[in-house]
Amino acid sequence: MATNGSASKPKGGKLLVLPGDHIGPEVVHEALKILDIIEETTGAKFEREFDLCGGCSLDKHKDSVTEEVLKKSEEADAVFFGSAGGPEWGHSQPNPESGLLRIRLRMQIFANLRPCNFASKSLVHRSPIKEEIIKGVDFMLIRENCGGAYYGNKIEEEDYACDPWEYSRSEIERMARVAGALAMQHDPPLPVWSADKANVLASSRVWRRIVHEVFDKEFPKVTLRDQLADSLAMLLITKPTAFNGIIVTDNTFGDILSDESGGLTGSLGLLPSASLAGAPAAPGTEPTQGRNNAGGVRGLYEPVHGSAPDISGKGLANPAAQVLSLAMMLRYSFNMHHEADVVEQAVAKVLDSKEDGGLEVRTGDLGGKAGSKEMSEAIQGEVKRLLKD
Ligand SMILES: NC(=O)c1ccc[n+]([C@@H]2O[C@H](COP(=O)([O-])OP(=O)(O)OC[C@H]3O[C@@H](n4cnc5c(N)ncnc54)[C@H](O)[C@@H]3O)[C@@H](O)[C@H]2O)c1
Ligand SMILES: CC(C)[C@H](C(=O)O)[C@@H](O)C(=O)O
Ligand SMILES: [Mg+2]
Repeated sequence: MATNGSASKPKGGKLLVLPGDHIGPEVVHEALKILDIIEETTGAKFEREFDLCGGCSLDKHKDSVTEEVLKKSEEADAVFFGSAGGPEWGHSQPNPESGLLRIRLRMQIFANLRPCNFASKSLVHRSPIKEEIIKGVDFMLIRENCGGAYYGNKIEEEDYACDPWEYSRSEIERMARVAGALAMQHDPPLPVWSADKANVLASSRVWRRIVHEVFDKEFPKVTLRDQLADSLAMLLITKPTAFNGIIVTDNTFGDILSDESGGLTGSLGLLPSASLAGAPAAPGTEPTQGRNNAGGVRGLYEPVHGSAPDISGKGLANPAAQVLSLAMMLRYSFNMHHEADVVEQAVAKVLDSKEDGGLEVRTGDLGGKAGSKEMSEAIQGEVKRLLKD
């Protein structure tokens, strides 16, 4: 049986599954079939508990997440999340999305890793950006996930509202350390861009100063550059490959820039994310912060996209972002690097199947005619084949 680094300890661990609303349960259901295959093939065992967060929790418990679920999130090795929200619940508080924000805070999963690259070579043609500009784009956006304008003591009155945009030294230092540690996992180290609005926001000026302090002291070999977040939004469209490396930024800018990444690749249906309680450990090493009982980092894994109410219930959702989030979970929370690579290769293989002389199996967001189940089955087939090799 494969191991987590020690000969006697089997792989796997404790998983809390929160499918959420609309397409959330649809794509989570498909992604978990891949976990079944991994269990069958490798002997890993994932204890899965299902619960509610989002609109579904509001309907049953009149709250977007219960204290019991928050506790389970803290105790799990990883949380596998679908998506929360939908027009039927509106925005009066607590709205469905507040459940996710509360889980992120309670789990202290402060570093939200949102990679932007092409899951397959053939998708480059589908980007709205010209091929010669977008080809080869490959960056990891790290969004601060537990602070800034999304949290703090909000004031919401009939004619006045305030979202304090605050950052403290410790919140900034831990983000800089995740960016630095990830950069150092490459040889030569990846370049890092820190995106802020230091020309306007006080919180950005503190952010910029402290990020530099950490890099100067702890990561002197990493090239760190500052980039104003507004011009970064423009440059990601005109010169996206100039940012190949790591972009570290705060909660608000990271939220917006990561949806922009979905635009670069042509569909939000392809972008996964990992929200972690510490820097991911390099293969064969242990995490120094946020370690779970499985020897990886405690984390929550979810697609960048939302609940897509416009297509829910029709079997049309692209399952790839959820499946690729599963791959990130295997890698970061369970040290299953090989299996994570296999899942990513399987998605690429399916997306490229037409170019490789096979049938096209792509969902509508990618210009294809396949449903979620069909695309998921094709990915499952590839995972089985690759795990046998
Ligand atoms: N992590 C989360 O739970 C999360 C993230 C973002 C938005 N939301 C919530 O989701 C709801 C809908 O938000 P929105 O419409 O702004 O964004 P969205 O990401 O749900 O949808 C934007 C567009 O992308 C399409 N799309 C998204 N995922 C897709 C997939 N897997 N396959 C094919 N097409 C896909 C949708 O059909 C829609 O046209 C809102 O309530 C929002 O707050 C939740
Ligand atoms: C649904 C919402 C709370 C969430 C966020 O703003 O973080 C979403 O937009 C995301 O990008 O994960
Ligand atoms: Mg978002």
